[in-house]
Amino acid sequence: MAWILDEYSKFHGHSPAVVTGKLIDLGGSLGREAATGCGVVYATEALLAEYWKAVKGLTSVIQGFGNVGSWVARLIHERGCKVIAVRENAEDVKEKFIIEAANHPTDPEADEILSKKGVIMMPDIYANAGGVTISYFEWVQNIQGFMWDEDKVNKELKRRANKMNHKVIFPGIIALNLHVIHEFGGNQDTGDEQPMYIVRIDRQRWLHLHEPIKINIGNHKTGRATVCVFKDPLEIASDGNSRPRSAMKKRHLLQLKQPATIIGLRYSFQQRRQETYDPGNSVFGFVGHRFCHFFLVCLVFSVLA
Ligand SMILES: NC(=O)C1=CN([C@@H]2O[C@H](COP(=O)(O)OP(=O)(O)OC[C@H]3O[C@@H](n4cnc5c(N)ncnc54)[C@H](O)[C@@H]3O)[C@@H](O)[C@H]2O)C=CC1
Ligand SMILES: O=C(O)CCC(=O)C(=O)O
Repeated sequence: MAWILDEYSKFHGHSPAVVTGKLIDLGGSLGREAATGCGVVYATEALLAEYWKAVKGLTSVIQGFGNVGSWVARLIHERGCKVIAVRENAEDVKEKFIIEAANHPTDPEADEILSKKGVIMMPDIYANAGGVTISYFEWVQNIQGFMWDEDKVNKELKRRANKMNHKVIFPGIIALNLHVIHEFGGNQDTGDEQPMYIVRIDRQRWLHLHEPIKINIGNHKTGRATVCVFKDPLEIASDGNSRPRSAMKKRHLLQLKQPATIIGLRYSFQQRRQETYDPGNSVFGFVGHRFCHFFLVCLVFSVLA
């Protein structure tokens, strides 16, 4: 980072805001070292709270003891969680919750195994956002030409994390454990596809997601767009219908009311489902892939903003 700053500044004059993750002396932010681990803990607490649980009294396994892992270990230990550090593979996992503190730590095969075990996964895009949040703070400080003290950084991080927690859609996170097929057909009825909001499934309902579910989503004006979330990605095909919208009508549609922001869904597509997925007609079409798992990152920034 120092090198990038140096090279850039040679041509444009001293420009600390051009890159983040810098040493403190070069305009880096205080609080960075602990920030990602802190964010992971805030995210974990938020997820557990949805299950009426707290970190205190639980047992945890942390895979990876570098910066993030060691901070998480320290912070959850302080909160009364017993940490047992072992390395596990997906077959061995007995835990109920997995928090993806690293970037994309769960490969598709492991995802499949964990999904079958009913493990609740919290996606990296949300769980480890503390790091990039501090980068945002660093940039803000650089352009203001004003350095925050560590207390201010930590308070801002906590405030932002809490703000995100309240906006997170846990159905989306639950959906990570399912194979997700989606269709955004808002324009069919309304001519209006964006912005999309997914509505929150009530607590009782999403604790029992052993059934395929469909979530009715919509933009805040019309509430007419739709998304299908199916446990089995081939299920739509079994209807003998290439249009998920029609297939949905045959199934129970959850009635959901409260709008929330999508921060990320992991999709698992299979080739034979492609005929039911029309990226051109999707608000998320730009990330339409054939065989891959991925997260939607686009709305995270609206959460952070
Ligand atoms: N440091 C940060 O602010 C952020 C880090 N991340 C991501 O979190 C992850 C960890 O980051 P850091 O803690 O900074 O890295 P680090 O390099 O300090 O620590 C990584 C640790 O994981 C261990 N490790 C690697 N592969 C492993 C495996 N298969 N099983 C168990 N342990 C393994 C390494 O030996 C090392 O101790 C990375 O994926 C990074 O991109 C994401 C957001 C921010
Ligand atoms: O420091 C940042 O801006 C982001 C850090 C991050 O996401 C990472 O290390 O993978």
